[in-house]
Amino acid sequence: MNPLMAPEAVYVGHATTALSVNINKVALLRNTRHLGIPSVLRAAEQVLQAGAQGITVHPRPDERHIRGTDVHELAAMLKRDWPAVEYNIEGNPLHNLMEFVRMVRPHQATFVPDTVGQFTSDHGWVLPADAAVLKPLIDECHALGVRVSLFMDPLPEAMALVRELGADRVELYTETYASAMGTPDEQAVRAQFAATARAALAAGLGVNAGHDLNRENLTPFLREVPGVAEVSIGHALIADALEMGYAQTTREYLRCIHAAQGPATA
Ligand SMILES: CC(=O)[C@@H](O)[C@H](O)COP(=O)(O)O
Ligand SMILES: NCC(=O)COP(=O)(O)O
Repeated sequence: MNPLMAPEAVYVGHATTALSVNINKVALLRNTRHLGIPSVLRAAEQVLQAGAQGITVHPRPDERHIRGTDVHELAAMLKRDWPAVEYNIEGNPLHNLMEFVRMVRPHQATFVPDTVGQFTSDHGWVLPADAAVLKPLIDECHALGVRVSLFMDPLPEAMALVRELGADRVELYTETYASAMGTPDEQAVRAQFAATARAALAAGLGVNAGHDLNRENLTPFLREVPGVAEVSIGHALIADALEMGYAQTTREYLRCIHAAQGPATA
């Protein structure tokens, strides 16, 4: 069986939170010349060799960073050399995401309600308003053997609606948490994410998280927010890798994840 077609079956689960590295920003730098460097395939290989458990891409319709060719080349490389690694493709299923899902059949498709040309993702789906358009696309992903995660704001009351739609996971949009770090709101915002994760788990959903997570905010987030199966991290991780290299940076983020399981230090 094509391992990319069996979402939960071949995914090597981890007792701890899995790190999926988003390599958009490697492609962004590559696209400023016609030389093919830095290589997104080489970036993926190096973070995986250092212990990352997944690769995330968010191919935007304008191809400002990840291009369609990258999506397919990564799929071929992961299938050939890293069959147990999770491939997560993010995007708007009403724009270009479904064409990739149909051809590549990644382990996971993360539906994100971005507009075409959007600067970066900045909000989750609105339920029940978006339910009617999402339902057939979720069903199609399932028929293709692809797990579906919905990008959502931290709203506990929305989690049961996500489950009713048939999605498998939510990805909690963490920018509001990242920007609250170090402010008087930090604890309350983190508590809101924890309450949302508890509601998601109670509804039978898996919980992912991402956007602006970094080495400072990751450990306190995972310490307090229960049951996070996966974090997808790109911008800060690739920025760190410019200074420390892919391997050391990946190990640092894995250390932040593991630190969340140990006792808190002052
Ligand atoms: C859904 C999400 O939060 C990320 O995929 C983020 O939007 C990355 O996209 P950019 O790298 O284009 O900012
Ligand atoms: N799903 C979030 C993601 O893939 C990376 O977001 P960011 O770390 O680039 O903000």
